[in-house]
Amino acid sequence: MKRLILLRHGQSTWNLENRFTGWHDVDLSERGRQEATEAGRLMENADLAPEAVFSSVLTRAIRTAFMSLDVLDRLWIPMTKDWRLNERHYGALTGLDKAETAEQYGDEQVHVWRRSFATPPPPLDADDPRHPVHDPRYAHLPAATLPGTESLKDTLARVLPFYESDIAPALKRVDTLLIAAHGNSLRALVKHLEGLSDEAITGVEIATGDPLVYALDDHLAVTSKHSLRDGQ
Ligand SMILES: O=C(O)[C@@H](CO)OP(=O)(O)O
Repeated sequence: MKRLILLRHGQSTWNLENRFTGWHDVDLSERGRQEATEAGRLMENADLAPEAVFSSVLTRAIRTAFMSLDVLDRLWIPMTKDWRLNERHYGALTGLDKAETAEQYGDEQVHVWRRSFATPPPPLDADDPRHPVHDPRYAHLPAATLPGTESLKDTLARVLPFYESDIAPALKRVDTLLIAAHGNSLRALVKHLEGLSDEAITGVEIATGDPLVYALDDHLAVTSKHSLRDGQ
């Protein structure tokens, strides 16, 4: 049996400030650091020892991976950082206060931007300094690949090929694999792993710092799932 652990980063400073974050690179808050360490303890108590780790290229996910693996004394395992595990890009909403945006555009519109499957937020222009074409960490990628906004559907369209090309082959080689990523990139993966409909995934939320453990058979089909924090 294989184990795939999905870990959303601990609380970030912009989670704390209730701002749309997406690809903006904020770090963990103090509580987020505690959650990352606690995630390591939960894995240790469950006798889970990841043999490889994948993360996005965003600091909050990388630090969560390191802080949880540090508890397990497994900072040495192979790590792959890839932009395709990044949070969904929040477009022109990036940096805005979520409550103020709801006051301005209405709860319903903001809910559609946050949780609909296929409707992206308004896009950023390529000359906006928040657009990823200006960020050196993506300099090796063609500009056309870099999004100015993303829906969950768009996020799934880059997470899934990466899962198939890199994560699934790694899972064939090791028994326990950790992915440290983000609320919406992990929701995309959950949709795929659990075969959820476009409608069903809109109701799924993933908590910060709570390791979700999927048991998979040798064909990488899911046989069970539970959260290490609440056991469900
Ligand atoms: O701001 C974000 O990038 C995400 C995750 O924190 O927010 P939401 O849950 O609203 O999609």
